[in-house]
Amino acid sequence: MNHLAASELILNKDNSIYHLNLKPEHLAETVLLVGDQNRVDKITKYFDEVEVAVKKREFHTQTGIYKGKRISVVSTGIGTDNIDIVLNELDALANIDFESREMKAEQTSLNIIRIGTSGSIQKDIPVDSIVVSEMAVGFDNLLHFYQSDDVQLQDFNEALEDHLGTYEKNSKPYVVAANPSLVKQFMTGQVFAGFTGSNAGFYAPQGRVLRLALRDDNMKDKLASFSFKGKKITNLEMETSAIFGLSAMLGHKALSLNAIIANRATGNFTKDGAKAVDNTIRYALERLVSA
Ligand SMILES: O=P(O)(O)O[C@H]1O[C@H](CO)[C@@H](O)[C@H]1O
Ligand SMILES: O=c1cc[nH]c(=O)[nH]1
Repeated sequence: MNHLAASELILNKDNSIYHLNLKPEHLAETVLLVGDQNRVDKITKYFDEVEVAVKKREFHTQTGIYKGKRISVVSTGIGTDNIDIVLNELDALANIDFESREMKAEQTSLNIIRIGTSGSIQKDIPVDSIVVSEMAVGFDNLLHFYQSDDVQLQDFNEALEDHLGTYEKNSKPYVVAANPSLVKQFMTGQVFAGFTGSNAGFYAPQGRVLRLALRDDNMKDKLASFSFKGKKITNLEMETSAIFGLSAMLGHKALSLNAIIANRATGNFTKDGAKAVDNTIRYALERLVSA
């Protein structure tokens, strides 16, 4: 078996994992990921008890019990670069023996569910609605550093590239799917089914212009008009593609729910972002214990 060197599996002095600062016993098998560290409390205020609360940088974790189910809530900060850290460290906590520094003989499959915020690019997905992502497309390059071809939906990749005509210096978009059993558990008539674009930034990468011009003025419209096998890209944010891709490669089940706070097609922004996020949190918790 592969013994991981001190420079690769990095543990702190107390044997916790480098960035998340967690020990294996701190982690539940169901993990809710949020971008904003202040959102962790907004979820665990609904818990019956909180047994662990650990913070390092933007990575804040609380583990507790909600209606009998043990759940960890972990903040990721913004972007798929952070998701690379969080997903690898969550997997290490579950599947690597920190004493021997080797993979455990038996692997644990985590349920990893993002509760985020996002901007819709379709007129008919209004602000304050909830999108449950069945699929995601990454414009962020992360998955291309891994042997990830098997988890990418190559027909979607090609159709999207033909449609967008990706600039040659940008990375190629990669399309990945959520876990189908989690999709089934969380999809109801109260939410929109989504195909979520994860971008490498909030401004130009999502087609926003303040003072700087875009390389491609039509990018947002081209994203909105893409249609393949009955699927349209619904919303843009900055993490879901990497969560789906890395989870699929590592054998974890992943899903992403986003509160729609902006509608980029109509120019609207929510009047009460806190309420939109709280509705999404309460919906996610209710579905989590419904199975
Ligand atoms: O609200 P969170 O979960 O951070 O999600 C969205 O908000 C951030 C940008 O404002 C990005 O992280 C984007 O994905
Ligand atoms: O438009 C939006 C809104 C929230 N988060 C994003 O990344 N984009």
